[in-house]
Amino acid sequence: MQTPFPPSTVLGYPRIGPHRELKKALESHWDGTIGADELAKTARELREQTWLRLRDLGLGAVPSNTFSYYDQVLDTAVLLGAVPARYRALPPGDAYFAMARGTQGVAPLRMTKWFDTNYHYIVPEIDATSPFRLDAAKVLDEVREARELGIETRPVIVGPVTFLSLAQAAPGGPAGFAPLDRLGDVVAVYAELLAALHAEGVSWVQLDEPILVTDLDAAVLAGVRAAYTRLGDRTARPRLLVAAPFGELGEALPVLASTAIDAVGLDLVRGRVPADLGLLAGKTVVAGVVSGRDIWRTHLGSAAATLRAVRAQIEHVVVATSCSLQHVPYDLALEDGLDDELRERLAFAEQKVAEIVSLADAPARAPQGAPETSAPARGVTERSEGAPQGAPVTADSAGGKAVPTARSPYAVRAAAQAAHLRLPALPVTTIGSFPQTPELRAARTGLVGGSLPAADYDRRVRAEIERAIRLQERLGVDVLVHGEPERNDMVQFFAERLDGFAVTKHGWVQSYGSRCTRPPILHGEVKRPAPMTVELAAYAQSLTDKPVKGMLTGPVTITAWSFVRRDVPLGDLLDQVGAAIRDEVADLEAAGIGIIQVDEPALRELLPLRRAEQAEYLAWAVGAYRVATSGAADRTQIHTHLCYSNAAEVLDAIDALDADVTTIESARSHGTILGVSGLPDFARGLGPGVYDIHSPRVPGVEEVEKLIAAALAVLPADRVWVNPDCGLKTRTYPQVEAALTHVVRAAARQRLRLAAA
Ligand SMILES: CN1c2c(nc(N)[nH]c2=O)NC[C@@H]1CNc1ccc(C(=O)N[C@@H](CCC(=O)N[C@@H](CCC(=O)N[C@@H](CCC(=O)O)C(=O)O)C(=O)O)C(=O)O)cc1
Ligand SMILES: N[C@@H](CCS)C(=O)O
Ligand SMILES: [Zn+2]
Repeated sequence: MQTPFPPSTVLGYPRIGPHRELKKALESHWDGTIGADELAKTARELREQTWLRLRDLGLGAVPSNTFSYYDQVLDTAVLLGAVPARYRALPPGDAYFAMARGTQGVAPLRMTKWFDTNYHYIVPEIDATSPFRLDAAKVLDEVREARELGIETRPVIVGPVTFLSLAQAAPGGPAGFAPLDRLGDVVAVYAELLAALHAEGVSWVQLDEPILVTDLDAAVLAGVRAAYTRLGDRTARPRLLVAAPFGELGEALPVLASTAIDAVGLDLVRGRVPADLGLLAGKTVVAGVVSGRDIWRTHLGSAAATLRAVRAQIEHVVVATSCSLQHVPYDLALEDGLDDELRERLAFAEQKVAEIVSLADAPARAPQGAPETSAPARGVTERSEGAPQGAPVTADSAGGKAVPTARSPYAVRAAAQAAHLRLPALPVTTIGSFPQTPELRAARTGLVGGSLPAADYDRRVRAEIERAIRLQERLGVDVLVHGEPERNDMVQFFAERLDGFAVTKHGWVQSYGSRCTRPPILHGEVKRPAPMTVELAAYAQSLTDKPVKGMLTGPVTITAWSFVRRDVPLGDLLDQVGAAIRDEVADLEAAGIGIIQVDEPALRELLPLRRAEQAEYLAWAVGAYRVATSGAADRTQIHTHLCYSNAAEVLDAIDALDADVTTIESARSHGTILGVSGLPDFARGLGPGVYDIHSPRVPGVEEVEKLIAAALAVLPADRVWVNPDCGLKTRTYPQVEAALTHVVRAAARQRLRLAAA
């Protein structure tokens, strides 16, 4: 008999370790302190802890293959044998990390945002002909490891349609080729994988297909049908759950319903109970009623009502998370500094598992024949009573409603700035942060723990600023930065200084690879009680005659990288944060700072996955940025910066920000931004990155020169800036010094060429 799906599950779980054990082991491995064996031991311990904990919490079905040394999409590329030729000469472990991070000889694959999250995946590169080949070792090993603990698991794998939709065509391939053209070949490997898992005795497999909640054209939907018809029709296979997190399935639901897959995972937090749910009758519905995307406690009554609405049409219903829990921290119990009233409204991963278990138990506990209540089945975002009820937004605090959001015409500003700043052609700048050295992080840990007096910490921060300024002067950078040594994180730093936010001590969430953040919690009305960056910006400017950029994080990014209250429209939250940043811009100007960068790397992040909802969001996002920046005087040069996302898709919105200079990731994305058709019309300064700061690899002068020349080929010379892709905080000083030396030299050579032309 086929194994039925147990009553409760999660679609995935954090893997970095409750105390970032994986991060520490990875970084020790990369710097040569520990070998591959020790790294593997830590990894195994983390997997085992997770499986045992989920079992002990009473979860019905425990997932496996949710662990990754770097990224689940990269793991899927390895699983399918989709390793580009340039990495194949390396030993397997080295090839894996080379694809993720590069080596001195080989550049890494691209990295970009995973749907609308702050998690980043490695972009697979697919060519038109290379054969795929199953390498199921990791998936099978995890099944066996868990089995040794007496736990049967459900392997979780990125599904074929999502995998290929997120991949990019290998450079130099035939025109018009798209990775999805190879769906049939890839599905054949998934079929082999299912056979291998069946032979291993695995009962259920989960294929994650978040791409199904986006707008798909008819050809892709036909591909979905073909893929799952083929996988579903196999006789000797485990039962198949196709999970669709992050939104509503829409037109993909009837397509999945028409195939012989066994279960469908629905995100019932972001989406409503589908009107055509009945089409799934006969299949199991894995009902995602507990949010994997936020830290608010679930309103169990509303979730139970949603479950009842599903059960009214579907016989087999499993209580689950809306998506993997990898987007939330491990355990609220680790936090001892939160206000009690806020804490009561929170649930981290462990608490969410407990919610799921209790919801799954509820029908068993309910008295026989108890009347159903008639609460409507709606998404948590609309009904979450677990979300905080903060103070109402007033017209004043919403700022944007009251303030003008237009500056003078660009030509007027550009003339005023040129006269004031007197910058050379192809000005060289950096994005803001300089290396966060272990000493600096240790000092901050000492400050927070009380072992380092504030005055000593301040002295160290100022010494670090001086070091960064002197280095930039020595290298010949034109627009300097103070290096952000006082910041733990570009969002958390501001959240700690603004009213309306709480921060955690251990609430780490993986952002990419070994890098984590502690997303702040925006739970009340946002206000700026005092200037946040002015003192150190003024100090940095006092050390040099060159201009030092003030450095702020923009309202969209502060909001996107926080867990935000759900009882106030996003547009109002953005405006509140925008108003706080506007006041900071004014204070920086008053302190004599002539260039102010307001970073918006997350501008595109919250872009709704469905096109119909995107315009409203972009209007809010652009509006909030303009609230933040439009108070600046004409001669104040406003910069913005974007990275890690397919920014090209929102070029009009970037233009609408009306920043005087935009620096944008380009080196890591293989110059994609330069090929965007609207780019030559971009009327203001633009700095496409010439140094991929994610890689320990130092680019050579010629390489940087080529990237500058590529920018000059599509943009007028007087608009081009020269800068790295992003901040330098994850690099070391020797890497930064070498790379910036090459960047400055390359810019100088290109300037000579321009002068001679
Ligand atoms: C630019 N990006 C950012 C994103 N999101 C953010 N919220 N912030 C970003 O900068 N998204 C897109 C991109 C890419 N993503 C990231 C995310 C994270 C990092 C990064 O470098 N993170 C650091 C942690 C930063 C931090 O908060 N550090 C604290 C804690 C210091 C610490 O670890 N202390 C140690 C003890 C140290 C000692 O005693 O020796 C400890 O607690 O164990 C701080 O500096 O105070 C990371 O290391 O992951 C980059 C890009
Ligand atoms: N100013 C920030 C931007 C990162 S996106 C930094 O340099 O780290
Ligand atoms: Zn950046």
